[in-house]
Amino acid sequence: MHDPTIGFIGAGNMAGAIIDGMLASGFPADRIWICDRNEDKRQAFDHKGLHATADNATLIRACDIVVLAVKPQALKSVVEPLASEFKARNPLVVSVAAGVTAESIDRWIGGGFAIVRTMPNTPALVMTGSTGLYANARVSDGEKGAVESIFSGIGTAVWVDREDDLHAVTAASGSAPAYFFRFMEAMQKAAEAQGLDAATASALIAQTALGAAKMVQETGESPAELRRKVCSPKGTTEQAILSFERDDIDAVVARAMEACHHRSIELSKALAD
Ligand SMILES: NC(=O)C1=CN([C@@H]2O[C@H](COP(=O)(O)OP(=O)(O)OC[C@H]3O[C@@H](n4cnc5c(N)ncnc54)[C@H](OP(=O)(O)O)[C@@H]3O)[C@@H](O)[C@H]2O)C=CC1
Ligand SMILES: O=C(O)[C@@H]1CCC=N1
Repeated sequence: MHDPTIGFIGAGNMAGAIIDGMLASGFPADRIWICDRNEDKRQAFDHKGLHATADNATLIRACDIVVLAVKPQALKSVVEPLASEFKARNPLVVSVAAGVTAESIDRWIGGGFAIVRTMPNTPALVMTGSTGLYANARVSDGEKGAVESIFSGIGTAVWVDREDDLHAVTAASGSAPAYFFRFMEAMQKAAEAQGLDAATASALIAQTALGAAKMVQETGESPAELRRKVCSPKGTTEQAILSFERDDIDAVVARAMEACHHRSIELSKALAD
C-alpha cells in the first residue's frame, strides 16, 4: 500500500494517542481522518489539520485503512449499519478493540475482509507505544507492511501468529501502562507521607521509572540482574525488596494479569454474536 489514507472510527483516548504519535512521527495530517460523535473531539482534531467528520460513511469512502477505535461493547452497533459502505470501499480494516475477534468483525460488516487486529497502548502518544498485531488470512504482505509501519512509527510493533495470543498481549502491554501508573501512585503517596513535597516526589518517581525501563532496554541485563545491583548487602533496598517478597509480589502481579487475561477472553465470548 503506497501512502495510504487512514481513518479512525472513534477518536477517544486510544485513537488520540495513536494519532498524536503518528503526527509526531511525521505522518501527514491530511492523510488522517477521524469520525467521532462528539463535536469537541472533532474540533480538536480539525485544529490539528486532520479531516474530521460526524459521518462514518464519509470516512470509509475516503480511506484505504479504517481503524475501529470505539469501545468493544459499542463496536457491533457502530459497524453493522455500515456494511454496505465497507463492501463498496473494501478497505483494510484495523481494530484496536480489546477482545473482539476478527471473525466477529468480518461477519458484522458482511464478510470477506482483510482484517488486522491490534492491541496497542497509550504510550503511543509519546511514541513509546507497544502494539501486538494479528492479521487474518486475507491480509496481504503489502497491507501488513503498511500497518506495521504505522505502529512501529509510534513504538514497538510485534506480530502474533495466533489470534488468542492477543489476550496475553493485552495483559502484558495493552492494559499494563495502568499497572505502572498505579505503582507510581502508591509510591507518590508513600513519598509524601515520608515528607517530600508532591512535585519533588513526582519528578523523582517518574524519572526513576523511565531510567529503570531504559536500563532494561539498553544494557541487555535482565531486570533481576539490575535489581541485584541496586541491592547492597545489608543496605536499604534489600529491606524494601524483602518487604515486597513477604507480601508475595509475584502472586499479586500474577493474579492481576490473570484477571486481565480472563476479562479479555470473557469479552471475546460475550461480544461474539
Ligand atoms: N484506552 C486504552 O488504553 C486502550 C484501548 N484499547 C481499545 O481502544 C478502543 C477505544 O478505547 P478508548 O479510546 O479508551 O475509548 P474512548 O471512549 O475514549 O473512545 C471511543 C470514542 O468513540 C466515540 N464513539 C462512540 N460511538 C461512536 C460512533 N457511533 N461514531 C463515532 N464515534 C463514536 C466515543 O464517544 P462517546 O464518549 O460519546 O461514547 C469516544 O469518543 C476500545 O475498543 C479499547 O478496547 C486498546 C488498547 C488500549
Ligand atoms: O481496559 C481496557 O479494556 C482497554 C483495553 C486495553 C487497555 N484498555
